Amino acid sequence: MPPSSSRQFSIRVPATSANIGPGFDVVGLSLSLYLTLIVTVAPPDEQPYTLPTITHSGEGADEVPLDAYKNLTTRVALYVLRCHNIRSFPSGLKIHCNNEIPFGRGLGSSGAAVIAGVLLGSELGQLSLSTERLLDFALMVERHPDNVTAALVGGFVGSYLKELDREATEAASVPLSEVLPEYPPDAGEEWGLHPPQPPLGIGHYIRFGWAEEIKAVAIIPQFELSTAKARQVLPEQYSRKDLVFNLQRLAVLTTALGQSPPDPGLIYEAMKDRVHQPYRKALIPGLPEVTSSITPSTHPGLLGICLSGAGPTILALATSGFESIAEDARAIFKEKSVEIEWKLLEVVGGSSVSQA
Ligand SMILES: Nc1ncnc2c1ncn2[C@@H]1O[C@H](COP(=O)(O)OP(=O)(O)O)[C@@H](O)[C@H]1O
Ligand SMILES: N[C@@H](CCOP(=O)(O)O)C(=O)O
Repeated sequence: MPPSSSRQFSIRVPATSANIGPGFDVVGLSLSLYLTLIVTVAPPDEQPYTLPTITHSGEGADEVPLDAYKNLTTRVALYVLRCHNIRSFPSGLKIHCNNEIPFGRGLGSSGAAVIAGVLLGSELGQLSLSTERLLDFALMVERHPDNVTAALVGGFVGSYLKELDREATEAASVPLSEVLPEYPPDAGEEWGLHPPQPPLGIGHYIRFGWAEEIKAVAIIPQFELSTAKARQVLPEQYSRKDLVFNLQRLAVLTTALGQSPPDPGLIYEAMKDRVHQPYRKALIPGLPEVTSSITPSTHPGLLGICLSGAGPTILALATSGFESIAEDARAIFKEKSVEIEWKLLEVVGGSSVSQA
C-alpha cells in the first residue's frame, strides 16, 4: 500500500579543507561546519504535480538559487535520478537547506553541496547507492576528489582517480553542462533519456590516522574566491624539484598528523607547498606573510599552517594557542586591508542521512 503521509529525512554534510599544504587535489579533512538538508516528500497520490520548493538559511542565503533546476544540490540530485530512469523530482518535494559553510572561501562549500545532492538523489529514488557509487556520481561533477571524498567519508582522507580506459575517460570527461543541464526540458521533449553515466569505481581513497588533540583554526578572509578562478592561475607543468619537494612532505604528513603527541618540527615543514600556494598568493593578499610569520617557535601549540583548499581561508593546525594564532593572523591581514573571521573546528566524521 502506498504511504498516505509525507516522508521526512535529513542529510548532513561537513565542510572540508583540501590540500593541507603539499597534497594538492589529493588530501582532504572534514571539519565541524555543516550543510544540513531537511527534506519532506509528499505522499505519491498528491495532485497535481508541483515543482520542489527550496528554502535556504545561513551562509549563502542571499546568493543561492532557489530554483531546483539552477541550485547545485538539486541539479546533482536530478542527475542521479535521471541516471536511474527517474526523470523528475517527486511532486510536492520540500527542501530546507541550513548552511554553515561559507561560499567561495576554500572550505568545500561546493563539495558539500555536491555530496548533499548525490545523497538526496539516492534517497529520493530509494536507490541505496554504495559509498563507492555515490563518489562516482560526485566525481562527475566536482572533478578533483579531495573535498568530495572527505565530505562523504569523513576524517583525514587521501584519494586518487583511477586511470580509466579510453571509453570510460570519455564518459567521465563530458562537459558539466551535459551532466547538469540548467533548464527543464521543453514540453514534449524527451529530456533525461541518456544522461552521461559515471564509469564504475572512479575514485579510490584511504583514511589516515588523526591525533585527537589536533584542532583546526580556520582563518577566513571576508571575501570570496571561486575555486575555478584559483585553479586558472596554476601552471600546466612543474619542475622535478618542486614535485619532489611536495611528494617528500606529503609522504611524511599523512603519518605525522596521526601520531600522538604530534611533532611540530616535522609537521610545520611537511605542510609547505610549491604546487599551488605560490601561484595563488597574487589572489590572496597576506597569504605568504601569514604562513611564514606564524610558526611553532613564535606560536607554541602551532603544528603547521597552509592555504585551505583554493583559499582564501588559511588553515592552522594546532594543539593550543588557538586565539593567539588567529589574532596575529588577523593583524597581518589587516595590514593588507583584509578583514577576517576565525573559527576553531574539530575533525569530524562524514556525511549522514537520518529518517525522521
Ligand atoms: N549549499 C549550497 N547550495 C547550492 N550551491 C552551493 C552551495 N554551496 C556552494 N554552492 C555553490 O558553489 C559555489 C562555491 O564553490 P567554490 O567556488 O568551489 O568554493 P568553495 O567550495 O571553496 O566554497 C557557490 O558560489 C555556489 O554557487
Ligand atoms: N584541490 C582543490 C581544492 C579546492 O577546494 P575548495 O574548498 O576551495 O573548493 C584546489 O586546490 O583547487
